[in-house]
Amino acid sequence: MIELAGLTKRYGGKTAVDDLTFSVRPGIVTGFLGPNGAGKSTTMRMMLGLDHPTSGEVLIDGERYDRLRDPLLAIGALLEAKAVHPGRTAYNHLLCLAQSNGIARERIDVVLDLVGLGAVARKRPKGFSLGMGQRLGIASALLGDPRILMFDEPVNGLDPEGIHWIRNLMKRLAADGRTVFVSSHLMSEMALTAEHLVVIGQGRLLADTSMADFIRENSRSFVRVRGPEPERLRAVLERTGGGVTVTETAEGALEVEGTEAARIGELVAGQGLVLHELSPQQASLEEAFMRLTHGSVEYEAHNGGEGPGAPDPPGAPPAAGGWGAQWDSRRGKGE
Ligand SMILES: Nc1ncnc2c1ncn2[C@@H]1O[C@H](COP(=O)(O)OP(=O)(O)OP(=O)(O)O)[C@@H](O)[C@H]1O
Repeated sequence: MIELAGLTKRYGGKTAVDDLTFSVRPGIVTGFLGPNGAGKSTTMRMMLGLDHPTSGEVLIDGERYDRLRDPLLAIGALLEAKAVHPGRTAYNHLLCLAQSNGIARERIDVVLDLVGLGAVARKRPKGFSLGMGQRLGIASALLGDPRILMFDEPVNGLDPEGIHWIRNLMKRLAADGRTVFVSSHLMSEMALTAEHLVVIGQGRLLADTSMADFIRENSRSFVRVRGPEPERLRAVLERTGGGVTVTETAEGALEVEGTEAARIGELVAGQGLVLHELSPQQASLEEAFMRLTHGSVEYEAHNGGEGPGAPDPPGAPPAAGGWGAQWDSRRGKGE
């Protein structure tokens, strides 16, 4: 379990993280979302003791990070691909980590096999593909067999096979009872992986809810109806009243809000009308996310100089940050 209480970080006059209070529970994958510059990286850095809060605190299974006796045994993190010494083999990279953190040597082969790098254990990571580098980063995170795992943009730049593998790995880790916290700009991927969501904007908590509720609460759901007699169809639907609204699309279909598909089917059948389509529509996570972050007055109001307040398109790479290097130096392996 990760617990944040009133977590705040200011850089001079800029509040990057603003009074965040939420918990990341074990047993499920929790997604961490926010537009560029929302404060996700800063929050994750503070969770790992790489940055000090201005106020508030983060507890890792009840302890502050700097009070953990063996941090890698409590929490593992994938922060940036290839944050490894270029001259060491994959095996030796993990060996250094294991030795400096009191982790049994036997774990190295276990994690290398787990991430599918057993065959290249004696190779230097500088020749690794992005996907292999990512797998080595995950092997490092898993080395101490921690109960808490944190992944920042884990699928960035990976091919579909790699994405599929990481998605299933995160789900397996959660099913195993671990706490899994993951940030990603890829909404479609997040929708497939996370069960719970924490969304921030301008450093503030915007949502802490299940994936299903988040989409339901931040999107418009309606039933798409089409038939050969649109005028009669529309008249029948509008007569029902009770808050039902009908909107015609440019293609001549009707979008009906305020009632269920089954009820529409019954009404229409009662009038002897033919239907060519009757399909409930639910917005995607991406649409719900755009709606919530666009609708955030805080976000718009504090977005001076960076355009009209629209978050970068989903799929945009994260801004380059220097925190892979900080993580590395924390582990005593400066680049
Ligand atoms: N060391 C720093 N000094 C000054 N400002 C900083 C520093 N680190 C982050 N910030 C600012 O704090 C805000 C939050 O940045 P952060 O990198 O945490 O956002 P993010 O949500 O991770 O963004 P992205 O999705 O682009 O990675 C930004 O406005 C950023 O410019």
